[in-house]
Amino acid sequence: MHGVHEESPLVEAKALVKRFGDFDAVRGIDLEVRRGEAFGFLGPNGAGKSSTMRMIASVSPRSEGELRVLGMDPSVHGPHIRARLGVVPQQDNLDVELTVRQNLQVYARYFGLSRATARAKATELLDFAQLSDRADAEVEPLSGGMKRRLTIARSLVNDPELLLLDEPTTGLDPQARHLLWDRLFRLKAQGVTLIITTHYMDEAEQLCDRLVVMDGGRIVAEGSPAGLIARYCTREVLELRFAPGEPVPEVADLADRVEVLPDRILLYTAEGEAALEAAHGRGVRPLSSLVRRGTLEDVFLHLTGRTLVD
Ligand SMILES: Nc1ncnc2c1ncn2[C@@H]1O[C@H](COP(=O)(O)OP(=O)(O)OP(=O)(O)O)[C@@H](O)[C@H]1O
Repeated sequence: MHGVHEESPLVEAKALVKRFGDFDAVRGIDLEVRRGEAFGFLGPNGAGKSSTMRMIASVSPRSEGELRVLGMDPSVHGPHIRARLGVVPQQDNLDVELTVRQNLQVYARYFGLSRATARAKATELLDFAQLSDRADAEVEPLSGGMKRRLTIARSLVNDPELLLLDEPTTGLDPQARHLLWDRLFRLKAQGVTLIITTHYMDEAEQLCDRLVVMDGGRIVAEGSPAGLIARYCTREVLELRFAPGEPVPEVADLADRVEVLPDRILLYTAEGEAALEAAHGRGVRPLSSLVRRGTLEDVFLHLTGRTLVD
């Protein structure tokens, strides 16, 4: 029968390809998502994250390779899989004709819940989304963060064991993002497996137990946020900012590795302060300087030579 063992991965892909015409958006990726984890796809626009998510969501057929979701083949058991998933698309697609509560209730009815059960479910999800006091409000005037929380609440009407979130916090202000992350932590604590695409390295670091870094349709690295940073980055990073167009000073010998960006130089070193003193000692005068720890942004830069967000 279709179904999953406790230990078998919730999602398993081998040499998975998505092709549009003669363009390969996803170029043969392997991955496993385990039950209960928060798994991330980190990469810039066009990396192939959404294309992969849509195949996992069983709404877009794979072009080549193997894919199993909840132990089933989406090309055979698409409806079964979709019934057990929650999907939060990149763009909110709430019904603006309906109130907040109705958006949940009507959706619950689509999933076959009785009128009374749908009403109880909506009440529970309003509480989860911290929108109980807005239950009878129109959707349109809600803030971006509230709309996102409502979209997430709506994706939960069928009690999915796997929730797919495509760039859940793009466009939200920091406070709204933190509120939303908090809701996602709560879902994870309840045992829901999360798959998240993002081009925000801090989101990936905060939320994901494991992630793959994607670029140009390929997976270029895989691991935990801390593991990836330890593998591809030094303990500290010294950032020296310069006016664009200013000649690059000679600092390459002061660090293990140096990246030159249009407005700054990044020195990868175990001892940022020492490198800064040495730079000052030889007359380097940046507009400003900063010693910080390594991040997934540094990992991405190291792997691809580019920044995640331009
Ligand atoms: N339906 C389609 N037809 C043709 N090309 C497509 C289609 N969907 C996506 N692509 C292309 O495939 C590549 C990967 O797109 P995808 O949306 O998967 O990337 P992404 O990493 O999710 O980025 P984004 O954050 O922009 O969604 C892009 O170059 C995109 O233009």
